[in-house]
Amino acid sequence: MNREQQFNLGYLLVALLGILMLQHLWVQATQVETIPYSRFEQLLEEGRVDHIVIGSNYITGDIVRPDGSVERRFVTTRVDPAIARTLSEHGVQFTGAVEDTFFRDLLSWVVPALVFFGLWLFVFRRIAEKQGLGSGFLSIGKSKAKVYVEADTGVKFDDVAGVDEAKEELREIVAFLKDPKGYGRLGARIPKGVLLVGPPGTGKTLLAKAVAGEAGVPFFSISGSEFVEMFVGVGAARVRDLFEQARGRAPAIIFIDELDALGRARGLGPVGGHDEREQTLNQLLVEMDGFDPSEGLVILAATNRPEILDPALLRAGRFDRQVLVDRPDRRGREAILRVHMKKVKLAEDVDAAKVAELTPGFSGADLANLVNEAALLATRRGAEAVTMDDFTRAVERIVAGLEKKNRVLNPREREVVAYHEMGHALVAMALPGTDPVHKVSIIPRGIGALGYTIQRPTEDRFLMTREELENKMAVLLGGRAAEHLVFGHLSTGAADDLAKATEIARSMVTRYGMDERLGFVAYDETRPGFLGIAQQPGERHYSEETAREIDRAVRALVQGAFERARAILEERRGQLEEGARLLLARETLGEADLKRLMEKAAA
Ligand SMILES: Nc1ncnc2c1ncn2[C@@H]1O[C@H](COP(=O)(O)OP(=O)(O)OP(=O)(O)O)[C@@H](O)[C@H]1O
Ligand SMILES: [Zn+2]
Repeated sequence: MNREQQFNLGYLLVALLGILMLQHLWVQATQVETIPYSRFEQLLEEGRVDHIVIGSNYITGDIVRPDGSVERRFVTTRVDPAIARTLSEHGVQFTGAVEDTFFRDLLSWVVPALVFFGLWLFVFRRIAEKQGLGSGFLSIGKSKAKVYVEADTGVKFDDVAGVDEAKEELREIVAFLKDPKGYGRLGARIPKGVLLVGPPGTGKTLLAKAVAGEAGVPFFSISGSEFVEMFVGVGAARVRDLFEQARGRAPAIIFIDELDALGRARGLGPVGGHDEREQTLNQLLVEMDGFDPSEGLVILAATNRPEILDPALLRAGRFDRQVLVDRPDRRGREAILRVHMKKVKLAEDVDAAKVAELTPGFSGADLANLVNEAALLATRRGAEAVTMDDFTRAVERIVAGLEKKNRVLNPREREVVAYHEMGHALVAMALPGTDPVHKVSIIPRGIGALGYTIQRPTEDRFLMTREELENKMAVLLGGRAAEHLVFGHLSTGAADDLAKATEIARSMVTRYGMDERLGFVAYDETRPGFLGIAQQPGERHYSEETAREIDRAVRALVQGAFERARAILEERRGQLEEGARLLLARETLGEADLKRLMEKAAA
C-alpha cells in the first residue's frame, strides 16, 4: 500500500469514526429508562409519575421523587388495559416488549451510506477507466503519477535530429547543469524553467532526456495529466514530493510532460474552477519560486498548447524561456531518418533523402514509426535487409493514417498552400513598416493551419497608425490574393485570414474612429469578458442605418486591402512563382532565403 492509498483510507476512517461518535451522543442525550409495565402501575399507585405522554405503542413520562422533583424519564410499552388489570389482580410481574431500536437505527443510516459509497466508487472508477488511469478497488486513491527517475537517460543530442535551433538553445542548460556553482559566478542569468513548445511527436520528451544525458544528471519526469487527481490535495502533495526527491539528487532535471493539463489558465474550466488542479498549479508555482537556482535544478516542461497556459506560469523566474520544437522540414526529416535507420539493417538501395522527400508533414515520431514499419515488412517477407521498396510501402500505409488526421496534403493542395504562404510573405516584404518575415513554411501546423508565415516583430507595439493597420490587413489577405491571381479561384484555406482582417477593419471603424464618413465615434462597447470568458457583444447604441454604414465601411476597407495585396503580387509575379517553387522543394524558407529571393528578382 502506498502513501496515497493510506491517505485516502485515512479520510474514510476519520469520517466513519465521526459518524459513530455523533450517533453515540445522540443516543445518550435521548436515553430514557425502560421499565416494565407492572413497575409503571406500581409507581402510578405510589403517585411517583408525572407528565405522562401516551403514544400508540409507548407510554413515556417522568419518574418523580416524593418531594415532586423529576428523577428521570421512563418509557414503557403500552399494554392492553384489560389484560393489565387482570394480571395485576393476580400479582403477576409483567412487561410489554420494548424492542431495542439501536441496530435498526444503525442500519437505517449505514445501509444508505454504503449504497451511496458504492455508487460513488462506481462512478469514479468509470471516470478513471475512461481516462485510462487503470481500475481496481480503491484505484481512485492509487498513485497513477509515478515519478519516473532515470539516473542516466543514455540519450545524447546526437539522438535527436532535425531540431537544431532547439538544441542550440538547450546547450546552455547543459553547461549550467554540469557546473551549477561556477555558472552563476560570472553573473550569467541562471535558467529555472524552460518550456518546450511544439506539436505531438516532435521529440520534446526526447530532447529533455538528451539534456539530462548530456549533462549526466538524473531525469525526474511526470506527466501533467497524471497530476490531476480526484482528491483535493493529492496533486499538490505530489508536486512537493517530486521537488523534494529531485532536490535530494541535484543537479537534476525535472520534466513535466503535458504541462497544459495542469497549468491551464485558472478560472477557465468548463464548470467553474477546478479546485484540485488549481491547488496543484499553485503548489508548482510555489516550488518554482522557492528554490535557489544555484542548487542545480532545472525544470523542463512540454506542451503543444502554450496559448492556454496560465500566464502566471510564464512569468519571469518560472517558464520564462520557450523553445520551439517544430515538425521537421525535408532536411530535418532526412537527419531523423538517419538516426533511426542506424537501428535496422538496410539494403544498398535505401536513400534517406528520397524517403524524406516522400514524407512531408511527418513528425519525428511518425518517422521512427516508419522505419519500424518498413523493418516489419521486410521481416515478413523473410528478407535479409530493409529495402527502398519496404520504405515506400510503409510510407503509403502511414500516409493513409495521417491523411485521416488531416496532417498530410496531396500535391495539388501543397501547391496552393505554397502560393498562399508566399503571397503573405511577399506582401509583407513589399510594404514598408511591416514586421520582417522570419519564416515561411508549408508544413502543417496544429489543427487548421496548412502552412504558416511568421513575422518577427521588431519592437513591442502598443500604438498602431491607420496605415500600419491597413498594411497588416493587406498581408493577411496576401494569401488569398495569391491564390486568386495564380489559380483564379478562391479556396477555403483563407477563412482564418479573412476573419482576422475583418476583425481589424471592424475595430478601425467602430473603435478607433478611422472612417471619414462615420467620424471619430466609438460605436462598439465591447466589454471584457468575465473571467476571460468571451461575453455577448456589447450593446449597440446606434441605429440600423449606422449599422449599415459600418458594414459598408468594413467591406470597403477589406476590399481595398485585398486589391492592394493583389496589385503588389501582380507586380511581383516572377518572385511569387520562384518563391512558391522553392517552398515546395524545401518546405521552409528562412530570412536569408527570402532575402536572396528578393535580391535575385531585383537584379
Ligand atoms: N527529432 C527527433 N529525432 C529523432 N527521433 C525523434 C525525434 N522526434 C521524435 N522522435 C522519435 O519519436 C519518439 C517520440 O517522441 P517524443 O515522445 O519525444 O515526442 P514528444 O514531442 O514528446 O511527443 P508528445 O507531445 O506526444 O509527448 C521518440 O522516442 C523518438 O523515437
Ligand atoms: Zn493564410
